[in-house]
Amino acid sequence: MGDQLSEPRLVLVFSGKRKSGKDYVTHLIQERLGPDVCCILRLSGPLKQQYAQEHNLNLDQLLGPGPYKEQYRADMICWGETRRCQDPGFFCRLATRGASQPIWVVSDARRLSDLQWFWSKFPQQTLSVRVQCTEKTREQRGWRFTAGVDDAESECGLDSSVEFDWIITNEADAPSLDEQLQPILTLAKEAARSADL
Ligand SMILES: Nc1ncnc2c1ncn2[C@@H]1O[C@H](COP(=O)(O)OP(=O)(O)OP(=O)(O)O)[C@@H](O)[C@H]1O
Ligand SMILES: C[C@@](O)(CCOP(=O)(O)O)CC(=O)O
Repeated sequence: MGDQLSEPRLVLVFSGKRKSGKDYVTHLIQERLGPDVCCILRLSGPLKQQYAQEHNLNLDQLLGPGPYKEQYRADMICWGETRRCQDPGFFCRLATRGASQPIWVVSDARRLSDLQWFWSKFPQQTLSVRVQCTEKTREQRGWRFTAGVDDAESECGLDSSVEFDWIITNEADAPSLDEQLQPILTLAKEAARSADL
């Protein structure tokens, strides 16, 4: 019963490289739509929760944007992959459990299997969004290339296999995020209205 899903009206599945701004952009969407209408679901949430518990780590820091989580990233990836190999939908099911808002924003798809899970469960509602920016901008936000992480599936699994429904360029010299997000916000507001009918 715990895995039972309530049907969302729209599922926006975000992906992007480290420090591209997935959390920043998805928070902006939630701010524009409001938390009653829109929830942010992080596939890495249940992963980090379990990993922090088993390794006696600070969960808030693992969930935050700072450098703490980077010390553990390579090991967390391996740890999560063991689970995903047995059951590719494992973290998707946990992350969506109990979500009741009409609009779901999944902030961190990393593998084709993540997207395939949402496409198969919510074929009418799921749309994919890529957040991108230059390596220079990512570096300014704290990114440094790490072998075994930045060249692995966790970062590259969606590089070329998907035609995204939208691509958001999160750069200072790109059109403003509000402007770029406008079609997504319009669709989300329509979907939320239809949930009220
Ligand atoms: N448009 C922006 N304006 C100002 N700061 C930004 C912008 N986009 C991202 N940032 C900042 O850059 C940092 C990285 O962004 P964020 O955490 O959203 O990236 P991410 O893609 O979720 O990274 P990770 O995969 O490492 O979790 C954060 O400190 C965030 O506040
Ligand atoms: C371990 C992992 O979930 C960390 C994700 O952290 P973040 O979304 O970059 O904060 C990445 C992965 O699942 O491959």
